[in-house]
Amino acid sequence: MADTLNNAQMQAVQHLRGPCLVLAGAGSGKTRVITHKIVRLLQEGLKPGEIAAITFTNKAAQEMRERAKALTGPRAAKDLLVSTFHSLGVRMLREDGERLGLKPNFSILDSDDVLGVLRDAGGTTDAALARRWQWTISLWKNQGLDAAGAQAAAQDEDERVAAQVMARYQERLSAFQAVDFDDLIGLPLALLQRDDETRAKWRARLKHVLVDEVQDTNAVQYELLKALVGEQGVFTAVGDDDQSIYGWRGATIENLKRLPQDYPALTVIPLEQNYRSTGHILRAANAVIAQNPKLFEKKLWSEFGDGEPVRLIEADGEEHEAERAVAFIQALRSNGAKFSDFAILYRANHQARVFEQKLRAAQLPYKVSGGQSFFDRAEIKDLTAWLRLLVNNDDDPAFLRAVTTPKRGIGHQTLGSLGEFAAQRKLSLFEALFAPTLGAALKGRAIDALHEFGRYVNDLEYRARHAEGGEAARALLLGWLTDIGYEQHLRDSEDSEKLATARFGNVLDFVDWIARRCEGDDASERQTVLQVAQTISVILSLAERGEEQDVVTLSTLHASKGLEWQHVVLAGVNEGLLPFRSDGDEMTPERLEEERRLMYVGITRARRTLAVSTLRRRKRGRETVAGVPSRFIAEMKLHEAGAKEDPRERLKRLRAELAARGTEPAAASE
Ligand SMILES: Nc1ncnc2c1ncn2[C@@H]1O[C@H](COP(=O)(O)OP(=O)(O)OP(=O)(O)O)[C@@H](O)[C@H]1O
Ligand SMILES: [Mg+2]
Repeated sequence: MADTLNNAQMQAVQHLRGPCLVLAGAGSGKTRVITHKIVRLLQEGLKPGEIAAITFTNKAAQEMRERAKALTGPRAAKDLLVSTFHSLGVRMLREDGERLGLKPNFSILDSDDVLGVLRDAGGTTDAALARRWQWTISLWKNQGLDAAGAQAAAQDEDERVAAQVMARYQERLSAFQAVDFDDLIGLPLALLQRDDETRAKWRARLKHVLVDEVQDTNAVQYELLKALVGEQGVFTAVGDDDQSIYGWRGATIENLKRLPQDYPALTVIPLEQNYRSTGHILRAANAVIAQNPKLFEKKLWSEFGDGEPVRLIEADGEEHEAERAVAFIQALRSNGAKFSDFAILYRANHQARVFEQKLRAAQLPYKVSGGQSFFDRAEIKDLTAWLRLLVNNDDDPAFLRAVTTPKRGIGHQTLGSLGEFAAQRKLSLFEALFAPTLGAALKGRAIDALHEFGRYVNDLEYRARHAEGGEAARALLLGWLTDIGYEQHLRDSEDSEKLATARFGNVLDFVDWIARRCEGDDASERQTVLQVAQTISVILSLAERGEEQDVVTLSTLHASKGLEWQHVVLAGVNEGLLPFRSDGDEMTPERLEEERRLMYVGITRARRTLAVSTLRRRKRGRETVAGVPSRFIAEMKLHEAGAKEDPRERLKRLRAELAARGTEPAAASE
């Protein structure tokens, strides 16, 4: 039933002339309406270039283009404007930015570039201060304020300073012919508002605009949409106020309330049937979101039957939680599930790390979306290069990375000559180091430095072969970090003290992880550092499978929006983590509601199986503290929905029942 639509969906698809808003809960087929409507518009005779569909992420745009392609064929899909607000903005500015004095080849600054310009504009080296300015200026821009507007709106001295910095920042951007991410929305809007000709051109060109996830548009994006579609407004917006999760970045549900006011002709279409999740999952989701004040009344039901009860996992700590998640995946895998059927979702990026480590240890392929993989971090790659070199001296890429991080006076020229020398003799770089004829190819000083490095690697390898157990491993690894001056290297290469410290924290975590693996669960499982390094090398080669399709997804809740998986683990569902709260932070009702919507998004990603996992003990900084289950777990009302009991508890209960009745329990029916 790949192409079917229900009546309400059909109504939305066939509403071709006026403004249309589909307001409906998760999994009710809102995104499906957009894709089908694109096809419908093409059938109506619109040219692909006359249809713009706006999604929330590039990934979503990619997916929608794929889906549209499947429905229309590649030729029609090619010219469709399926993009995020930002990429649409780029397109408009490349075409018409000159009317604002922007050359077509303007450059787009990323977040790091912006920080650099801000430090310069504000005359400071304080990275944390620059970051605060960046944040403040971005929020201003997202409210549609320019530097003068910001100056007027500034509430206190800090903001007044930020507004002055903003003025200087903007001067620099125009001098550089550069824009930042927020400008990609703000400038096209300014263009449409100020320039009648450009406005007329775009309005004539775009015959229908479709917007997915409209609840997460910010004020400027909303204005851009309005400017594009004009007062009569032929557009289709779909969204769910219960999934608005970017309030912290300036998105506002107010837009949803304003739509009917700004467009009196707006047709609002609710969708009520959920096509994604089983009854248990849906009821849990509905029960949680029912705790939030309602903007719009929504019902959601599914035809799938109850399915499996939601599982509750209580873990002793982060490691245990990750082991349970791996076991969950392996158990369902043995029933035929694919890796890509699974997602592990969490509130904050740093929670991914333990899962990555356990998945790797179990050799399950995965990808991290919406954040960076622990093993892809530069500092971890530096260190694993060393380990790879210990395991296999002939690993040339590892050699090159290790010999240059940290810098040890061996420059590119030396390495270039060494490489040439090695290639001619069919030696690995490491072997070439010790070739007696190397002296003819390189200067004495360079050779001394190379030999010293080679000797150090040999010595480290010898020690790694003998360092067995956690204590010995930790001593060896920390000694090695000191020997090579790694902490100093991080401080030299990072201009903020805080970042350098955070990166060194990752390094220490990595050391800890290796040491624990050396320790094993009992004496018979103790391993040497070299043995563990060998497993790590194998695990690292698995990382290359990131491009493969059949992998487990690790994702933040934010990045999971709009997506779905057969089986989902919601991890770290604890007070402090979800709802998230950092020390000294006040939990306002608004923030709690946004966290609850995040929980709702998480639950509704699951199609068949949902496991909610909570920590009895959890790490907070360096401490371990007692874990308090999130209030959202109670709100799921799992007992009413029939939560899956712990198997041991269940066995106990079944035995007791059996003994009481003296009969076999009836087989559970669906
Ligand atoms: N009429 C239908 N018949 C069969 N399957 C459908 C129908 N409508 C939607 N689906 C399926 O239900 C799932 C959810 O649809 P979709 O992703 O469009 O929902 P959504 O409302 O956009 O969800 P979210 O709020 O999470 O973004 C998809 O797998 C989709 O293919
Ligand atoms: Mg969707």
